[in-house]
Amino acid sequence: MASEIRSLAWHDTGLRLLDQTALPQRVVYLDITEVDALIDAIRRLAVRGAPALGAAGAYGVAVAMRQGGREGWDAARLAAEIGRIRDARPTAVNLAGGVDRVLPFAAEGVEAVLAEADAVVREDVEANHAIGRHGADWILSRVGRRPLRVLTHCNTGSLATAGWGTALGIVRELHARGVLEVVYVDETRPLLQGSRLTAWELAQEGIAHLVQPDGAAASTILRGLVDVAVIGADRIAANGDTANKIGSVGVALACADAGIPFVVAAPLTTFDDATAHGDEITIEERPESEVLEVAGVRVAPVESRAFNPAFDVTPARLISVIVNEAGVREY
Ligand SMILES: CSC[C@H]1O[C@H](OP(=O)(O)O)[C@H](O)[C@@H]1O
Repeated sequence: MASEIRSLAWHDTGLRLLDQTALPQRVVYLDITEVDALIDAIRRLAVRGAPALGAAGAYGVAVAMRQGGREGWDAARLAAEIGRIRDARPTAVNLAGGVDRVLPFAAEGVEAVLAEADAVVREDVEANHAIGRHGADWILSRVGRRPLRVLTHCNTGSLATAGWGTALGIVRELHARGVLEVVYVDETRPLLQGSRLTAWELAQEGIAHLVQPDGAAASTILRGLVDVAVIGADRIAANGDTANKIGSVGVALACADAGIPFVVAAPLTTFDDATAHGDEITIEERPESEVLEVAGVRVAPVESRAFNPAFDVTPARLISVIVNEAGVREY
């Protein structure tokens, strides 16, 4: 079952990652024993999703400590290498949070860091199941139609977390309760986390879904084909403004115009109260080639350049509710 799939796990030799760039065609694992390889995997989105990045950051400290022990790094070099992991992608607060969570245990040795990283994983899975329950309860109390038609954006399932998922965890909970009719899965260009990863997770579990172009999301909503949209988050500012995969704010605008709920699902590790509001959030800009090429084949003219922001920020005024493991916060 995809709900049990693990995006990452520690093995004696190092951190084993399910390479998400190969899915859904191939199930390939990467055994990470060096900092450069982990940073490359993070930047290529071989491991991705805010909570999964938090776990990767936590285990990444152990990877750096093991490599530093093999190569004789001094304390300054080790700190610098850990800092490179922490900074590998800027928008998801979880990556830095995962590193910061285990750092205090480094003085006790790698085993202590690994034990804390294991706790990060356990807590994330527990949080996601709670998010699923709270989110399903809230949706069922606010939306009358049965069964429900849900729209998702990007991938927020087992692959984006330590297991079960956030927004997709709510979808799984609705499915388990027998109240889910269909999931409209935004393909989520340019890296297709929806059509490649969310569709793969849903197909594994026989959950009915329709992959749609991102450009169809607004009209699908405005035509009354969707009852609720549920998305994940990469960083939630103190005022509720939410950074998430590019295209999220368009879904929110359509939901507002259609009068249907726009639900954000995220664990408390994605909340960043040190950031007052959304315009302070750094938006990762990714390589132009991701937009100008499809499957490595150039589709745009050679003269063309591209703008490739990986995230956008949905203002709190467009969010109906943010669901975390402690409950819900309505806006
Ligand atoms: C459960 S959080 C997943 C979150 O992360 C994704 O970004 P990326 O695929 O670039 O790591 C996207 O924003 C999802 O909503």
